[in-house]
Formats: sequence, structure tokens, C-alpha cells
Amino acid sequence: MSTVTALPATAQPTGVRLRDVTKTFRRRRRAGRTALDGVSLDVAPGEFLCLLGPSGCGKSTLLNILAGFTPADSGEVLVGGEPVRGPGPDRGVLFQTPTLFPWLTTWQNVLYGPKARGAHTPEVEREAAALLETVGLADARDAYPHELSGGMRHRAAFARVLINRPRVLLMDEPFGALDAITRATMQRFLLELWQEHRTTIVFVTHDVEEATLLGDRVAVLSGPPGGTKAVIDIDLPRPRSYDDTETLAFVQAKRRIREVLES
Ligand SMILES: Nc1ncnc2c1ncn2[C@@H]1O[C@H](COP(=O)(O)OP(=O)(O)OP(=O)(O)O)[C@@H](O)[C@H]1O
Repeated sequence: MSTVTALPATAQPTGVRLRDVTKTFRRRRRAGRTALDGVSLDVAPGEFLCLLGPSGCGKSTLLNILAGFTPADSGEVLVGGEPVRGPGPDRGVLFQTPTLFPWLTTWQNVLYGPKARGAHTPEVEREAAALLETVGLADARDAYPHELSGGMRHRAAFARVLINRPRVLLMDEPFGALDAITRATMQRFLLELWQEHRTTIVFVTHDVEEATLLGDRVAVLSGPPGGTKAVIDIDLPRPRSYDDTETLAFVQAKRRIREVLES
């Protein structure tokens, strides 16, 4: 992949505010399942926040609420000071399984969002071409998703989200299913992208090392049901790279997070 400076300028990053957010899923003939039981969290504009917590503590639910896919039952959910009322192009969402339309080529997938919004211009096409170059898919622009490797599909999904210039990136274990090498490549790419554009990122992961490498802060959720247990600053210098994972400071930061997670 080439340098990320070819990316289109992202919109001004924006902050996120959650206050006492609750969510219970109703179930037929069974008691409802409470996923979130009063989560409060702030993410500053341009911050990289990682969300960690035990399985079932509501991390994905929280991300879906921020994305506008699932409504909260109560509490305050603000992105850029505005209440979230549904999905919007200001928030780009990336899941573990890349979301691509199988009947569209890489190029058509990337341009899908701007086309759907009536914002498909020659300038956007230039940005799409630069983006594909950046994510190393210039040669795969006419390929269909089934013709791409797992890592390539992830990069295509990334380009598809970034073309919309999101003000917040919401990422739900995006690299969880990748092999170790592709995963490290994607982490490096994400760090370079963030370093360059400082998009606000909320990144769900199970992996303490990944959270330590990527985040400015790590929010540890308790539960289930999920509540805010602790928010830990990662004071490691930037830019960070995979080589840093062997330093004493990194190992100590990782241990601190693990202790909170397991306490
Ligand atoms: N659509 C749904 N209907 C019913 N229950 C749901 C639904 N979505 C999530 N839940 C429940 O809400 C709780 C939180 O789920 P969620 O997927 O948010 O947790 P998570 O922290 O992301 O889990 P994991 O780390 O295992 O991915 C779980 O008990 C889950 O069964």
C-alpha cells in the first residue's frame, strides 16, 4: 500500500458523548436481555478510543447505537453535539466482515455512497482513484468481491467508507478475522491514516495488544450487562509501530489494561 497522503481530506473530526445509555433487547416469551446498563463515555474530536470488555458486555451494541442502527432505550447519544437519530454519512462503519455489494466491482462499490447521495462528480472519481491507489487496489478496480483476498476486501470496504469523508469511524473488530500479517498491515495503514487525518475513531477489539498499539485511551466495559468500568490513557509516544510492542513501556501499558479487564 502506498502513503496515505493521497487520501481525500476528511471532514473536520467530531466528538462523541454518551451519557447513561441503556439498552435492553426484548425477546419473545423470555425476559429481555439487558446489553447496556448505564454507559457514559466521551470521545474527543480526533481521538482514537478503543473499547474493550468481556464477551457479551455490549460493545457491538454500543457501536450500533452510535452508528444509528439500533436506538438506545434511554440516555444521551451525541455525535458532533447532535443526537443520533439514525445512520448518516458523517459516521463510517467497518465490521469484521467487510460490507461490499457482491454484484459490484471494487470501483463501483467505492463510488456507491456518493452515487446514492447524488454526489458523484469527476472530483469524487479522482478521489476514488487516489483512494484505491492508497489502499493498494488500483489494479483490482474492476474485480468483484469474490475475486479479492480477505485483506483486499477489507481494504476495499475501507475505501468505500473513506470516500464519504466520515467525521467519525466506528470499527467493530475490523481485523479480527485476518491472518497475523494482513492484520499488522491493516493496523499500520489505519495508524498512518489516523496520524494524517485525525479522524475520530471508536474501535472495538478483544485484543489487549491491539488496543494498546492503536488507542489514545482504552475504555474498559464491565458486564454483561455493560457499564463503564475504567478509561485508561495510553501514554506511549506516537507514531507507533508494531516494533513498539516489544518495548518495556508497551508491555507495562498492556499489563495495566489486562489487570483492569480481569479485575
Ligand atoms: N438483536 C439482539 N437481540 C437480542 N439480544 C441481543 C441482540 N444483540 C445483542 N444482544 C445481546 O446483547 C448482549 C450484548 O451483545 P453485544 O454483541 O453487544 O456484545 P459484545 O460485547 O459485542 O460481545 P462480543 O465481544 O462477544 O462480540 C448479549 O447478551 C447479546 O446476546
